[in-house]
Amino acid sequence: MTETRDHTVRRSWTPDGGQDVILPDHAARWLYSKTGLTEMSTPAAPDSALVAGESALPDAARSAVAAVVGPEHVLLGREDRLGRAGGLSYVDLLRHRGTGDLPVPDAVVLPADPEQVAAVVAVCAEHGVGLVPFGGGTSVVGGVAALRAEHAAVVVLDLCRLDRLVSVDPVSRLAVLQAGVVAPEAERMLAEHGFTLGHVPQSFERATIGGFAATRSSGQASAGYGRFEDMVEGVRVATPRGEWRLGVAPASAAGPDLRQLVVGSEGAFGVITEVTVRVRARPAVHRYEGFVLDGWTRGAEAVRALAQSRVLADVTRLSDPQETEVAFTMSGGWKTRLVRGYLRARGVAEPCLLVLGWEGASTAEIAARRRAALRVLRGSRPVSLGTAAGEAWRHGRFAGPRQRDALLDRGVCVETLETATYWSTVDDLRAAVRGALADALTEDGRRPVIACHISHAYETGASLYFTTLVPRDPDDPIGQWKRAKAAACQAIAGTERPLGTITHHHAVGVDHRPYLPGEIGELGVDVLAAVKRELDPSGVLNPGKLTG
Ligand SMILES: Cc1cc2nc3c(=O)[nH]c(=O)nc-3n(C[C@H](O)[C@H](O)[C@H](O)COP(=O)(O)OP(=O)(O)OC[C@H]3O[C@@H](n4cnc5c(N)ncnc54)[C@H](O)[C@@H]3O)c2cc1C
Repeated sequence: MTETRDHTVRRSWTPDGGQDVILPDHAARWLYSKTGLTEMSTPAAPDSALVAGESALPDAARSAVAAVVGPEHVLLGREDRLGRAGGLSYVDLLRHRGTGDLPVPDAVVLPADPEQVAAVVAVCAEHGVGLVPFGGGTSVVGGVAALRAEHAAVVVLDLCRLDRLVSVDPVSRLAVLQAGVVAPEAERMLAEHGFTLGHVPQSFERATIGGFAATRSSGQASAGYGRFEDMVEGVRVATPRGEWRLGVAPASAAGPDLRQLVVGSEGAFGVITEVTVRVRARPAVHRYEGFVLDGWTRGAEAVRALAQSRVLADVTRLSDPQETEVAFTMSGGWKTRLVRGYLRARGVAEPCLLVLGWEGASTAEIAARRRAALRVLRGSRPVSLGTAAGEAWRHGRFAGPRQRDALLDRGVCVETLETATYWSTVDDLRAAVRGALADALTEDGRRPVIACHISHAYETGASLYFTTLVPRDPDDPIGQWKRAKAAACQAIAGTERPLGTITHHHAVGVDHRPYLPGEIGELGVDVLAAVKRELDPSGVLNPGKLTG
């Protein structure tokens, strides 16, 4: 059993804390020319610069929690508390590098099982201590910020010891996983039974089953395996009102599906301790392939055609010209030069990379699905880059976040945001967000690179995921991004008729709360607040998130 996970290093993404990814010189030169970035080094402040303050956890609450989990599982040390302070957004990383204020929890509590979680929740409710459920801590929307709100103290409930595969039902293809299981471990344990979850978000290496459920996460193969909420068959939740178990059959007409009230509840309604998930047979064969389409509009129409003809590949991912340029630049080398020359010769003016990945039981099955997709694609005149391009994407699928560390060291502001909308609005939404980010970030000689992709497509619409790179404002680095993010959110959701959702898979957290009423209405917010009052009358669960 894992006693603790390494949360001591939150200045970087790289799971082992190593700084093994460097920004290639050719990529740095490209950034200088595109963005006005100048050569500079912006190392993290020394560890001693981070302030943790004294723990304000009252003695009576500490003793009561220690009686449940054992005193050795109530961590009050500076490193342990700093290690669970906040998530992994750009602003969180800046805070951990010594910029701005970092809310630090008063203690970290490590329960061993669902019963201990329930008992800790009860103690916190009784003593009025805020409690932040913490899975992998990969939230990029402030979901794990240690906010006290009106409480005297706040503790982080790190679920890393809930790391078991509880049971497998091979007949129904169900598995019960404890909430703290990290995605690679879930896949490893399920593989021993011949199964997979198929949930591969870019945060795969660190994020947990409970975190996926709590945020309605969506993985890179969502077209094939579904979003995480599609995989959830049942949940076990510890609330201040007692334990809540949901899920007895694959479908039910017994009122609204309350499992979906828990999925996406971001720790504000209860602590998810176990999730019953639908699993699938592990694929024996996979084929990942790259194509290039000329121009964003043609590319998006091609993905729509695939979705509406119901022949999406399991992974279907379209990069816009800017993101394709970033991808080509980052890979560099003679092969990329050859590809660029080949595309020019084929008359492709604005290359948009399309990655299609199929996973299945046999080569024949994949070949049949691939043929059906290519029939639909034909009208969009795709240029095939073959399996080498697809495999290159597959192998580098987790590299992007690692490069964030190197970019931060070089003085780059690098952050992502995401949304989704219906097909008829996809182009308008992309233009509006690009425009808002460009307006907010073009100043004092700084110019942003704004890249976008579709990675989750539906019959009726798609998600849009934006990555922004811009030289950091040395005088106000946090304000620089906050203003840009606010401008983008305003463009997405600030009008009477929102262009799209404020979040397709990153969740609400702290950052998206102001935009929630615009999306679900004041009545919707009241409904969520009423549920919260019912389940968490003293408001100790994840203060400041989702419902406030
Ligand atoms: C580099 C990077 C890439 C990312 N890529 C993706 C992506 O491709 N797709 C995607 O969907 N997301 C992505 N994310 C966002 C993030 O990884 C997801 O939101 C993920 O689901 C969070 O899981 P976690 O275990 O880290 O949860 P945490 O960050 O620990 O928590 C997230 C929220 O869930 C709550 N929570 C956690 N566990 C529980 C529990 N057991 N019970 C109740 N509440 C709980 C927390 O309080 C918090 O509000 C990415 C993040 C980063 C940093």
